[in-house]
Amino acid sequence: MKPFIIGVAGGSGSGKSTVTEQIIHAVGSENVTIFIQDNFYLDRSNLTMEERNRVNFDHPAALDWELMRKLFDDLANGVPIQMPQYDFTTHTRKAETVTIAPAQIIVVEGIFGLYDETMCNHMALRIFVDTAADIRLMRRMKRDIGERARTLDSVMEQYSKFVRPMHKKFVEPTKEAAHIIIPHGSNKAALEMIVSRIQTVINGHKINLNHDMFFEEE
Ligand SMILES: Nc1ncnc2c1ncn2[C@@H]1O[C@H](COP(=O)(O)OP(=O)(O)O)[C@@H](O)[C@H]1O
Ligand SMILES: Nc1ccn([C@@H]2O[C@H](COP(=O)(O)O)[C@@H](O)[C@H]2O)c(=O)n1
Repeated sequence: MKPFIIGVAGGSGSGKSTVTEQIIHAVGSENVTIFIQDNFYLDRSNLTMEERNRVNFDHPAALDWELMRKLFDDLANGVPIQMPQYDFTTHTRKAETVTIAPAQIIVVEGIFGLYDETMCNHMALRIFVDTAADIRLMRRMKRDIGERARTLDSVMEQYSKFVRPMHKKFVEPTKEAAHIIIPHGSNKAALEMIVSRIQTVINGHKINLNHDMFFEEE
């Protein structure tokens, strides 16, 4: 059976992981596999620490798309994968990988979750988590200083130099590809809708809508 693939995109700190965790909690972890795009940041061990700190991690070119597409394809075709692991404190790929088994539901999560057209075409449900920039920045400061060994100055500099402009250029426009835009981040009503949609499909009660009721997709 083909998996039900969900894309969860949105800016850094918008609440993507939270929405993903809530979906998993609601439908049962045994039914879901998460495909976290953050694992595909390119390894920067060839650079000095000073050089690594100046990399634009918010440009799509910062990710290993070739590997990502290959592993996404495998998982979508029911093949287990070796998921790379990334260290945000050193900007490097870890030596170890984690085995990820396919599941009935696959959630692709990341700022570029809806960026790749081919991957998007496999997604039966595309979600964009839309949270105000000031809230996202506050969350990011807390996380990056607490968990990613960054300083307040470095977070602010990275945000104004890279995160903000790249969000506008590459992340925000992918909202266009979404079926559902969740305003203000995770909320109960949105989640209920998403989960009910998933349950309808995976429990086999797929609703066959009359296509005449809808506008042509562009
Ligand atoms: N709707 C919400 N209300 C309040 N806090 C939230 C909400 N959604 C997420 N958060 C918090 O914001 C922070 C970032 O959320 P997270 O899901 O990790 O974002 P992302 O994966 O998009 O970077 C976390 O500490 C999380 O608990
Ligand atoms: N070495 C790196 C790699 C990425 N980032 C930042 O991570 C953000 C995306 O992850 P979220 O969990 O916040 O969605 C992205 O905005 C990059 O700037 C980094 O700081 N260092």
